[in-house]
Amino acid sequence: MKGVWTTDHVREAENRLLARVPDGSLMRKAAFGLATVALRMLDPGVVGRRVTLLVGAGNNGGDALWAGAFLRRRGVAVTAVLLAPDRAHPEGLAALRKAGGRVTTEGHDAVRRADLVIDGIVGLSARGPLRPAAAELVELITAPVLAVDLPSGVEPDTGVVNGPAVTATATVTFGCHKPLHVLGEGAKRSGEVHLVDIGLGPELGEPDITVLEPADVGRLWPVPGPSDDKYTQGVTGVAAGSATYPGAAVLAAGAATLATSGMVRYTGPAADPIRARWPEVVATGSIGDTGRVQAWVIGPGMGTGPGGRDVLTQVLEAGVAVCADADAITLLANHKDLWDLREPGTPMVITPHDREFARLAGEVGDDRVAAALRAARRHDVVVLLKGHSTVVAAPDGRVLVNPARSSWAATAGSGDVLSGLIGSLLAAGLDPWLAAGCAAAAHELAGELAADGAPIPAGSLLSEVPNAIRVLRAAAASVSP
Ligand SMILES: NC(=O)C1=CN([C@@H]2O[C@H](COP(=O)(O)OP(=O)(O)OC[C@H]3O[C@@H](n4cnc5c(N)ncnc54)[C@H](O)[C@@H]3O)[C@@H](O)[C@H]2O)[C@@H](O)CC1
Ligand SMILES: Nc1ncnc2c1ncn2[C@@H]1O[C@H](COP(=O)(O)OP(=O)(O)O)[C@@H](O)[C@H]1O
Ligand SMILES: [K+]
Repeated sequence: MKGVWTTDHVREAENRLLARVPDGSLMRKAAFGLATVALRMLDPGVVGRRVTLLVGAGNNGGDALWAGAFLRRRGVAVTAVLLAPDRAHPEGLAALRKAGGRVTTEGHDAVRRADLVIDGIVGLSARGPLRPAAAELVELITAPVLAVDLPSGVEPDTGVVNGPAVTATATVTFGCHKPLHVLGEGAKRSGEVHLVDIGLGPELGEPDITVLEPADVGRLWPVPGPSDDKYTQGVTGVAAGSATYPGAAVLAAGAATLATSGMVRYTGPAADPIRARWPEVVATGSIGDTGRVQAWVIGPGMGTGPGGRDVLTQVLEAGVAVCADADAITLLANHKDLWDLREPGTPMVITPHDREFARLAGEVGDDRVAAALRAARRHDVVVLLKGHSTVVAAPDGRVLVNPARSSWAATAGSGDVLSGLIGSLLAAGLDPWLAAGCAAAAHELAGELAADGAPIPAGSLLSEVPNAIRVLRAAAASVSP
């Protein structure tokens, strides 16, 4: 698992570390790591190559200047462009000058001619988009960009971009990952993120955000043992679909069928198309005729009328784990009394997109992590907030983020697949926060495998679920002793 810490927590940890290490040593460690990645990006041949440093007012610029001094000593032609000449880091500036680096306040030519640009405009103290002078220079960049700590102009704790900002080829970050590296636009703008160890580890407490690695998901994925049968692995119930939207039920039940070896039951008006596509699903027309299940998936394509409300009532009263998606979320938003039917402590995951979230808990806003946590605490459920980066928040404060490599999964019906995956992992007994996180990771990977650079229907994503599970399990096997 990869940990991610907010800027407040990074600063607290840095202050504790700074109190017990020699002055300037952290910055030199950081800058050395930065220069190492820069040299790799310049390869082959570093002597005489042109590196332009964009240097802002704080320590982020200091890192860039010190890295420039290291690069200069390796024969790189380094030019520092000072965006705030009066406030440029004095020791860094002196070190660069001593190593023979050029310093200027007029950066247009240096940016245009660069083989590599190092963005040291702003780091952890960043607020808002790039100021006009920096934005004008950044606009001129054609070379690869290496960002110091983060691409300037991106909000560090949310990954939001509200104006001009750097798009980096790669980012070198120090001590730990920060939220923007895994959230939305920030993740995209960071490029490949390299982590440089500056000794911060012992000072960092529990991470604010967790990212599951493929091997984590592979290790957690349920595998039947010698004594298992179809019931012991957990039976998933799917209550979804309608005469208008039978496809949602077919996709959700299909995902539950492919995700684990446990049995899948279906109830609803789409029993015939379900039987035709998934003969192994036990399909009935009414929830009263459905046998016992360990978890329910409810909502996709179900409708928000009285019929849907009745089924949701019965599902909530059943006292088993629930994944509530789509119309079930709208019903929960419209009829607050439904929440009272749930036995406290019963595992429950809700999977809203932004509009469903807004009905339930107000607008999402810029801070998606805070929004998901707010709703999780208010309703005592695990909230999986959909989007390019999926955020999964638990009422106890745990947050997990699953960044996506592309947006091909943003297609009609792919959310139905996700809810089926979550339901089957809940039925298998996984902790609901991990169930949602593992399902999001498998879903994202299935989308990548299916798309391979072209648009896909949700059915293609669904077909790649077994391959995604194989890849994730192989990742786990490759790191197991
Ligand atoms: N504290 C430490 O021990 C270490 C800090 N390091 C570096 O220090 C950085 C943080 O440095 P600072 O706290 O000095 O601050 P920054 O360098 O992030 O920002 C400096 C100043 O830039 C201005 N600014 C804010 N938003 C801006 C915007 N959008 N456009 C232009 N200017 C803006 C503000 O006046 C801010 O105080 C980290 O990101 C990292 O690069 C590293 O050297 C590792 C060690
Ligand atoms: N920009 C995006 N990049 C990657 N994945 C996305 C993006 N937008 C949505 N998704 C994913 O696609 C799925 C869409 O679900 P949803 O909006 O419920 O659609 P539907 O109801 O049609 O199935 C979710 O799993 C979500 O996380
Ligand atoms: K930066």
